[in-house]
Amino acid sequence: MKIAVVGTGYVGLVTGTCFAETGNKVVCVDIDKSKVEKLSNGEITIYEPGLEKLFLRNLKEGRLKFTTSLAEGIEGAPIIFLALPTPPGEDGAADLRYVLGVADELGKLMKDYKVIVDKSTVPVGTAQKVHSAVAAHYKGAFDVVSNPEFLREGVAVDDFMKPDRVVIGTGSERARKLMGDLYAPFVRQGNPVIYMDERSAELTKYAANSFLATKISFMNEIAQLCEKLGADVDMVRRGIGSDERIGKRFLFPGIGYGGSCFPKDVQALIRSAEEADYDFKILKAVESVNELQKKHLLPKVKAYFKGALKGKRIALWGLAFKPNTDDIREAPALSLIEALTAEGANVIAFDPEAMANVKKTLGNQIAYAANQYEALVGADALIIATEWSEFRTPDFEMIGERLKNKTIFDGRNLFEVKQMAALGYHYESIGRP
Ligand SMILES: NC(=O)c1ccc[n+]([C@@H]2O[C@H](COP(=O)([O-])OP(=O)(O)OC[C@H]3O[C@@H](n4cnc5c(N)ncnc54)[C@H](O)[C@@H]3O)[C@@H](O)[C@H]2O)c1
Ligand SMILES: O=c1ccn([C@@H]2O[C@H](COP(=O)(O)OP(=O)(O)O[C@H]3O[C@H](CO)[C@@H](O)[C@H](O)[C@H]3O)[C@@H](O)[C@H]2O)c(=O)[nH]1
Repeated sequence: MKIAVVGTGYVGLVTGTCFAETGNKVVCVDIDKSKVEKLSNGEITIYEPGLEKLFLRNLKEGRLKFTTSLAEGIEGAPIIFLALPTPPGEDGAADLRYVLGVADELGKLMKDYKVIVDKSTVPVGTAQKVHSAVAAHYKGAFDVVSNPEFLREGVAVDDFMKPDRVVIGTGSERARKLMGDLYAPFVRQGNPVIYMDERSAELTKYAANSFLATKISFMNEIAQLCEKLGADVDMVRRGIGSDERIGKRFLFPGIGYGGSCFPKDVQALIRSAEEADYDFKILKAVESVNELQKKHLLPKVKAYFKGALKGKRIALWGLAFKPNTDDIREAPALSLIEALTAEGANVIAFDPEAMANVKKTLGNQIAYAANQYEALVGADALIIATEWSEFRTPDFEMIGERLKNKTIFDGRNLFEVKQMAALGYHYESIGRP
């Protein structure tokens, strides 16, 4: 089957590549000319483990194409995925201008039946808005389906290929059949396709992200309490996570959640609730706990240096909002950098993949090291902001030789407290004695 994917960012590229991998002919459309040129020439535009190999194979074998022309992309494609940005508008609500703008264009271009699929994260009622935008120009039959995406950056290919579930929101039998056929290769492992109405599918996506963000903020508050009461959050985490009703995952405290999804989606659901005259109290707390958590290491660092950070050289390991990605959207490391530089500290950072993206936004406000150990030379302390696997088992002797003081502030609880004490480090982490 030929399918079109409109928007070739993170989700669009993974979606297009994975559908090509299962034998479909995929045309990806993007308004960004340079991105389309790069991708057409075999240059991948995001860092995502495992994606490049699939991308290059499908490009070479002619199942994956890129264009700036929406008309060319949708020609002969019965299914059109919209993987467009839905950033927060000024009031925090999802900005639908990209989705509805393309819907308007589609209405003008369509000549036959198509299924238009919202893969972007969009508020309840968007499928209906997309339908109206298309129907304003196109009078033939078509369907709009809500098919939210649950992939995580860093493991996106696996998440797409072996999804826990696929949610398809539609009231149309014709669309349901087409979507079911398209997803059949991905759900053979027994993971379900859950069919529902469009509005429930749209809300499912926000509910999933908001629930996960709630878990994280809850654990971050437990970690705060651990610090005050002399308990160890690692023990508490293991103690509660073994209860299947709670589950082991997403209970890791740290320096707050970041990324392109949780912050914006929590905010958008609060806003949607307000529009429906409902005050979503829990989510407001989740958001404010996260804001505080992003700055949680700063008072520890300041207290250690007796309030005087001016002129201190601080090494920072990790800039991406999580490991295995070069994405720095809403990365907690950026909040830390802002706070540290505002106090007059000099930051020298290293990240295995995200430095180029940070250079584009922060330029020479901070310094960049060629590797994790170079960042430490002459530094007064090391701060760890992202749990890249190469940071988990470092050479502590090399760290000790390079740092001016054997001092580590760990925002991701990578090391054992006792081991660090035995190695002679001043070591502070999150929620542990
Ligand atoms: N990033 C994730 O991990 C993830 C996971 C699940 C869902 N989502 C949701 O998916 C959507 C897309 O997210 P993303 O991270 O891929 O966004 P992105 O910003 O990485 O990519 C969006 C792409 O759309 C293109 N675009 C903008 N206007 C266009 C137009 N008129 N025509 C064609 N292309 C256009 C942009 O040039 C860009 O390449 C969002 O709603 C997001 O919330 C993201
Ligand atoms: O126990 C945990 C787990 C995660 N995080 C943080 O939470 C953020 C988000 O992590 P993760 O969910 O792994 O990354 P994303 O790629 O943003 O994926 C989320 O957002 C996507 C976009 O909507 C969804 O598709 C995914 O299902 C959802 O997990 C990161 O800053 C993590 O450091 C924690 O602090 N503690």
